[in-house]
Amino acid sequence: MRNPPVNSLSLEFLTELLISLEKLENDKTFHGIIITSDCPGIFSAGLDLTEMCGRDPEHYAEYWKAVQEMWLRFYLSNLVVIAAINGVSPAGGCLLSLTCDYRVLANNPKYAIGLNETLLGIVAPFWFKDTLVNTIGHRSAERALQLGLLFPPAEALRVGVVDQVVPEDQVQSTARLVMAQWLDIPDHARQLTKTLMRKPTADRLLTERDADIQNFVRFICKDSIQKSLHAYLEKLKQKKG
Ligand SMILES: CCCCCCCC/C=C/CC(=O)SCCNC(=O)CCNC(=O)[C@H](O)C(C)(C)COP(=O)(O)OP(=O)(O)OC[C@H]1O[C@@H](n2cnc3c(N)ncnc32)[C@H](O)[C@@H]1OP(=O)(O)O
Repeated sequence: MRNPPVNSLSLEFLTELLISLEKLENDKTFHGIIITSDCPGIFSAGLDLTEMCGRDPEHYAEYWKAVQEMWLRFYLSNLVVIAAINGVSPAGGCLLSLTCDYRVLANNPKYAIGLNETLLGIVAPFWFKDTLVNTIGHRSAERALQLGLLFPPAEALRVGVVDQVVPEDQVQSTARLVMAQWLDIPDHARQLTKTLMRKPTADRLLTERDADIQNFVRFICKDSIQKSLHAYLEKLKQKKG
């Protein structure tokens, strides 16, 4: 991923990600992809806050549809998808990595990962929640979501948000080793098993997709939510100076 400075998931960047995924899926010489970041120290800062602040309802609906699409397409991809997480990964950045089949995180105490939505005064929707529950179990997900926990590497491994923590200079090579192991499995059997495990979760969003967009638009248009998001963005900007 290369969307400096922080790989935020803007509408444009989400669209590029989806086009890239589609190209790779349509090229039958590819069987797996490794998602990693070109922004030093940042895997992805999550959803782009400027797409959710001070815009009109039509824009929010279009943006949310793209976020849903990103989740559905990566979560259900027939390719083996591995996250080589070489930086901090809050909220939507964590969600993207949770769509992958395996997560390798660099062992750097700054590289926290988690769904921290409540800290911004917003609520992770049910499909973010379902993805986390499927990964770390109900009790750990409940605690992590309510408290907006961002786990440093050792904690992330202990709770199961990531599958492996390795020295920073070994993230890419480890991801490639893991990829080789996954590609050793007969592809049709692995793909069908992935679908078996994930389709019920994806189906829930597919059947409630429009309602989910309407909920998001209603929620994000609230004055109180806009104020929280503006304040959070301001805090990020003031941090610099
Ligand atoms: C009923 C249904 C309800 C549904 C509700 C909605 C649910 C939506 C869920 C949201 C999920 C999300 O993903 S929200 C985004 C969460 N992300 C974060 O909290 C991360 C915020 N960013 C940071 O903490 C830091 O920027 C960083 C640790 C990622 C990097 O720190 P660093 O010091 O290296 O960089 P800066 O902080 O100076 O940032 C540089 C530059 O980027 C801008 N920025 C940062 N993050 C975002 C972002 N997520 N979106 C847009 N822009 C971002 C930051 O403001 C700086 O901008 P300027 O250079 O202009 O100052």
